[in-house]
Amino acid sequence: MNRTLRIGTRGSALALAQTGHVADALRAAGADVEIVTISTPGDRSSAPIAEIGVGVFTSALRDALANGEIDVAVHSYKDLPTARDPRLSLAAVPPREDPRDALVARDGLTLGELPTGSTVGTGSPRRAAQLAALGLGLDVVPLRGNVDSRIRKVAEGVLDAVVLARAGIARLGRTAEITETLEPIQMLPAPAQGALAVECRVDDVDAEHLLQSTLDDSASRAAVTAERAMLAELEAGCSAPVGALADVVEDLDDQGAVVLRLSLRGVMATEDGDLLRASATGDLTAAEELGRALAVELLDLSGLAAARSEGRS
Ligand SMILES: NCc1[nH]cc(CCC(=O)O)c1CC(=O)O
Repeated sequence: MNRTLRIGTRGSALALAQTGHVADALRAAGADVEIVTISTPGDRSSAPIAEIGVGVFTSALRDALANGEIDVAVHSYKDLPTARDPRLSLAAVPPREDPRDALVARDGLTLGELPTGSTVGTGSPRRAAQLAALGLGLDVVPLRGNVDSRIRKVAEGVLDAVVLARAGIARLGRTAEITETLEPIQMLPAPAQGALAVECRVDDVDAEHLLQSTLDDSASRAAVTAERAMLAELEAGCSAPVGALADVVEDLDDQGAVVLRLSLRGVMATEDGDLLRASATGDLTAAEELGRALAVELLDLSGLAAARSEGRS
């Protein structure tokens, strides 16, 4: 392709790092690329995400792409609304980073070592619900801002700990500051956490082909497809108290041959703050169906939970 691809990104350190990786991979494949920074309302406001709405980080980038100001948009996948944008095509899901959440705590402490009453900062209802459910007596306090400013709250002694996506910390080269990587059994990540979404215009077939062939990882795409289908079926946004994680696992078919399957775990907090959990395994080629089926199971459980809590009151 003998044109320069303009790659749009938010201006945060994290977004620039993510886009830099994508640009490097495209250059290595011989493409001519240029990075264009786009400011979004999400970067200019410090209000809780629940107030400013899903898509605050991504819609300005999507508009710039649809308008032809840029040719490629790189997003943190988990920040995208679940509804697809008919103007755009999801050309690539690059190999996913470690999807887990991470704790950055004072004095090298792990979650279990934090004394009762310790303050843990997070602006995510999903993380807050799962932290509360551990029953450790932690004091979960609202927190927003970029990765650097959130970690600084611990360094400055304002908070005892913060919980962040490990991928974000890793992309900024700061994994040495992580005091514990949280196991999915206690903290399921946001659907698509650690994955990038690389979009182009739906009619830009040259860009789509280049991005797909250079960057796309089919296992990462299958996993996030299942997680996001679960989220969409629950009609929950990126800040909803919903966690999901799909892994590609080896299984045996009827003949005893090894086949790859998708194993999906999900968690959802009820209004009472109880956690509902479910898991299921399905075909790699039926990721959406797997995600939707698990959502239906969680919704059934939430109906049961609601009936039980009415019975109590
Ligand atoms: N909500 C903001 C956001 N969007 C993507 C990441 C981290 C990188 C990723 O998950 O891909 C973060 C920071 C965080 O949740 O700690």
